[in-house]
Amino acid sequence: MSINLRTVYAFAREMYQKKSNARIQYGTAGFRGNADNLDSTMFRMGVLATLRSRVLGGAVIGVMITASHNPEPDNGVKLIDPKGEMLDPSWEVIATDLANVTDQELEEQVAKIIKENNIDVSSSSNVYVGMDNRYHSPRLLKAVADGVIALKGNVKEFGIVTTPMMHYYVVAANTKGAYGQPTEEGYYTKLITAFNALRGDKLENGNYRNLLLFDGANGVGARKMLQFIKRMNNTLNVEVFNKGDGKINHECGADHVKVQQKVPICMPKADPNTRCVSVDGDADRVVYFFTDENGTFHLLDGDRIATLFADYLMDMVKKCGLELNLGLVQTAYANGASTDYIVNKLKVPVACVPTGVKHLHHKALEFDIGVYFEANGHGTVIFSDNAKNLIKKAAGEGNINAKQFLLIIDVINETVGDAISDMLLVETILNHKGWDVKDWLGCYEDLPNLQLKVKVQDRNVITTTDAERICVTPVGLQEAINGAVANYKRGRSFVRPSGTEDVVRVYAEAATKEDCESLAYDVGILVHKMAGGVGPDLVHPNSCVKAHF
Ligand SMILES: CC(=O)N[C@H]1[C@@H](OP(=O)(O)O)O[C@H](CO)[C@@H](O)[C@@H]1O
Ligand SMILES: [Mg+2]
Repeated sequence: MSINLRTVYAFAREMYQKKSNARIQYGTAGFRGNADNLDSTMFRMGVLATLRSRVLGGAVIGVMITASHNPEPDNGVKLIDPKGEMLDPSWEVIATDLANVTDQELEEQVAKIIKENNIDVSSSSNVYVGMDNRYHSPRLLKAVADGVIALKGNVKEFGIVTTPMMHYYVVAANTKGAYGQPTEEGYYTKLITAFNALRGDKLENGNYRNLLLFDGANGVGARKMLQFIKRMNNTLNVEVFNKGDGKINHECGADHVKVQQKVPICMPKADPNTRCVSVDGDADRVVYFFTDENGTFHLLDGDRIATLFADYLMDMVKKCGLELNLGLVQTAYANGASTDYIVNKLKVPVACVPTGVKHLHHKALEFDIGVYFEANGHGTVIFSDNAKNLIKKAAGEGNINAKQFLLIIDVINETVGDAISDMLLVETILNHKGWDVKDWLGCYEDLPNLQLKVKVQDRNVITTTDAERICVTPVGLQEAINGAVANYKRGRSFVRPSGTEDVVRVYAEAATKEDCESLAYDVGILVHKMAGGVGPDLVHPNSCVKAHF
């Protein structure tokens, strides 16, 4: 097979011309932006995925078209490496360069990648492509597929899928079915079989009630949850809302619930303390919430899920009588109270890494059992081969707890954070413990916290170290933040440039809600002043002039 790179160039010139010359960057979760400008990026990522597969001996590479929790006009694309991991960082650079060259430079740039990576263009290449349910996703999927075809790769389209389903398909295919069948039914069967076996016929237990209200964010998670329900034989009683009639993520979904700390729209007024769950637009994040008898809203976020999992899995390890080390990985956004609880109460080692699942996943690989979660609800559990082998051996020797442990491993999507799989494990644990939401919330008390976004001229003037907890530049900003933090009891604050939006994020927590708000604004004002804020000056909310963010 020979490849004429002119085909690539001709395709791009005819159908996928660049519409914007603004520089784009492969960020925390690939490329994101307004869907109108993304056709050329999609085509180029099809080309890149084909080359990546060739570099890796024809292993399946995944391409997911989604903008996750972003608003409806946005879309995005990310590549999935053969083990289900995010694209290798060295290829993120290649992706950024490829996405930014002009149409005229494209052919030469592709030739350069082939040469520098010593790619045999006649070898086989396999790319899986899937998309979320945004109206522009089918158009963009076609662009990716054309990119693959331009380089004579094999492309398999999976239509509308959640991001974690896509990661599952890639791993299932690359392990030749050992991880599961790389089909939609294979995915449902693996998770549901394990969940039903773990639940048995005890659908209610202690304070646990078999009723869950599910906010699907008008995204693909809602559709897939309905498919789960059809196949589950009523083992979990789930009512789905925000099924897709409204705008994706608009006043609903996991990001809205976490950041606004509010009930999503279109959810019925439930009985007090009813368990509710919210996923994001591509169903890789999940948070729980409820409203108590006084009408107060309570959030159970990624930190809560992580601690629930870690506690339960530690117990399982002990019950099985196995020697396995378990660790928990968080980011700086984790609530300080959750970290205290993990270290002092659960006595589990905890690591802090920069934002972005690739960092968490990578660190979690260092443990036999690695639990990782971002506070926003993106996370999962991964098991080393050693852990799996020991658990399998114990199960083979008749250890009942180890048999149960194997089912737990099967209910978990180890390839990436999976809202529905995480939810099934939360439901399993709450059922086994006989807990309602209040029992769960009672484990520790969150410190009040707040996130603000500050617009600056160039967010990259902010650089950080120590897992983003310390700001290195602009010089003097960290000292100023330290000064602000020192004024508040249990105060903690840090700033970093977002990888998905053109803003600087400010995080603050403190002993009281008022202190936390004051601290966030104090730091926001410092960023605005010292890092080139745009728009009107920030003013503290307690002042008579309103703040602008
Ligand atoms: C504070 C926050 O929630 N940041 C999110 C957000 O990244 P930023 O780089 O902060 O924009 O989107 C990422 C992708 O979904 C997710 O991994 C991350 O946790
Ligand atoms: Mg997402």
